[in-house]
Amino acid sequence: MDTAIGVRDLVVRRGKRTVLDGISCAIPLGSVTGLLGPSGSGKTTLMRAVVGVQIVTAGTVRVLGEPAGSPALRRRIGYLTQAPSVYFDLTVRENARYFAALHGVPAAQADQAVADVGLAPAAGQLVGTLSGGQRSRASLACAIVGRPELLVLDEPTVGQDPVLRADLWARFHEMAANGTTLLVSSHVMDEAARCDRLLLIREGQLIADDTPDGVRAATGTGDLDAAFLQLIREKEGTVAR
Ligand SMILES: Nc1ncnc2c1ncn2[C@@H]1O[C@H](COP(=O)(O)OP(=O)(O)OP(=O)(O)O)[C@@H](O)[C@H]1O
Repeated sequence: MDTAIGVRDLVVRRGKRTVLDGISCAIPLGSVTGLLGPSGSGKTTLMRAVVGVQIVTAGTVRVLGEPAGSPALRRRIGYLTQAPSVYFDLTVRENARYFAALHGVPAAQADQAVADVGLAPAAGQLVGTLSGGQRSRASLACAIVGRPELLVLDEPTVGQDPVLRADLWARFHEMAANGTTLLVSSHVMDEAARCDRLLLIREGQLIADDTPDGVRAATGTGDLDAAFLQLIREKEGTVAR
């Protein structure tokens, strides 16, 4: 397996809490990997460590063959944070074109990114006047505009309707088919089923690292919701196997 992200024995403390407690995993190149877990389990913190903006207490994170946070990685990674990181006083198109200019790519690529997230009809609208879900997609357009090798997306489909969510997931798989590696966090189990691989994190520890089929088979259930519940209970020691 060619590895895009290699995490070994990662420990992160934030404030007085150990937020990641010895995580090790390897994410294959060109895959869509879902990062799932309850609120506060450490998903965003793990993504921050991958992107290189998180101080780590122990362990290593290597991304595309470099230590996470290396300046050489900046243009190779796209990161969508939960809070939209776009200029509210610019239109969608202007935002995307601004980020395109930063990446040194043509304006046409910016317009394509806007279309890819389903915002072509609102391209001329100020971001400040968009709905929350539209703003999040404007932010996504800016994250993908440079066609990075690795996309780290923190809950990219929150606030989107089912049709848009399906469209976005189709786009993610198209990008993966073209060689992009995607790490996508979500709370939604039907999205977990769309991933090539799943990482399930709970209280800073990895409790599953497998394909959706592998997770189902390991827990003897056909339903990922039930599978995750079972894994969590096993971890808590409330289910005898
Ligand atoms: N700046 C901070 N200082 C101290 N603790 C923090 C800080 N940021 C996050 N935490 C704590 O770290 C833990 C993990 O947070 P994180 O944002 O990684 O979780 P998450 O799984 O992404 O949650 P959600 O699904 O709600 O976004 C939480 O307990 C949170 O309270």
